[in-house]
Amino acid sequence: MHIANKGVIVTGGASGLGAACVRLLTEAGARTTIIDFNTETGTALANELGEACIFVKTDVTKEEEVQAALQAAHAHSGEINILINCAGIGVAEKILSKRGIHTLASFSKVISVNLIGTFNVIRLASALMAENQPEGEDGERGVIINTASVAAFDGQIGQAAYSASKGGIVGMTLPIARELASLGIRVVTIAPGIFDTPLMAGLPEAARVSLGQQVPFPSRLGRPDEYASLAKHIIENTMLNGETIRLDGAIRMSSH
Ligand SMILES: NC(=O)c1ccc[n+]([C@@H]2O[C@H](COP(=O)([O-])OP(=O)(O)OC[C@H]3O[C@@H](n4cnc5c(N)ncnc54)[C@H](O)[C@@H]3O)[C@@H](O)[C@H]2O)c1
Ligand SMILES: C[C@@H](O)[C@H]1CC[C@H]2[C@@H]3CC[C@H]4CC(=O)CC[C@]4(C)[C@H]3CC[C@]12C
Repeated sequence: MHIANKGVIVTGGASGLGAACVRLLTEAGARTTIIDFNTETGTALANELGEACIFVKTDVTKEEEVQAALQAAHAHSGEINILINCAGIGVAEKILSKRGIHTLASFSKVISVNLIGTFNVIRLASALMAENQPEGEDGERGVIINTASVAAFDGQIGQAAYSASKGGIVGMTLPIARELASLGIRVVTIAPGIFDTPLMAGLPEAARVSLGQQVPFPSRLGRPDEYASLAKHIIENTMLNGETIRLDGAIRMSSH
């Protein structure tokens, strides 16, 4: 799919990997909508990028808020052609530790935001994509990109909830791609390794350096623009569909 003049929605687009996608795709001529619940960073980025980019304060777990955000995006760009799901949270909690037993509330929260939130936006955005005129020789109507994690495959100690949420995203990629294929809507998931974003800001610098050194090549944290570059390629390469792509420098996470 060509990007210029397309309607792009990026959840979690106010920070990190999502913000890099908003920047790259707005610069490529798309009309972008940032869906995020951080008003300060979302508004700042939209203002920086100008008229082609808007921000809508939205919690992806809330059906009504997502519906309203999609309507605003549709009004802004005329069509919804591309969705990138980056909204997500990370948690670290052991099943049994000195702090006690892993709470059900914290497990449910991670699943709610990362997995259910992703599904919520997919189901509502794909309904709008289905209304698009088919494009080009393939008759494409839309592209959906989700964000899992290598933790879906190499989950570490303390990541039961996080890995389950990301494994669920990986698991639903193919069935949704199969369902939407007849409409010309593709679904691809990116499983990032370790990327230098505010999500990692809570880690001490020594831990960040150590994590980067665990990456076989290049031995460093990934850059958000490298994630955005893959997302742009997925949009432009119609043969990519129904797959999860690891973007990780060949890291295989250790147990902890
Ligand atoms: N940074 C990494 O190393 C890494 C690795 C693998 C996967 N990921 C995944 O990539 C995605 C983006 O992570 P990031 O590193 O850019 O983090 P980030 O914290 O910089 O950005 C996440 C954004 O999502 C937003 N968000 C969180 N919950 C939301 C909700 N309920 N509704 C709307 N917005 C919400 C936050 O406000 C934030 O702006 C996440 O799903 C994360 O799990 C990150
Ligand atoms: C592969 C990625 O999904 C994981 C690699 C690094 C992890 C983060 C490390 C810091 C953690 C801090 C915390 O207590 C909450 C979870 C983390 C943010 C954790 C989330 C998963 C990644 C990004």
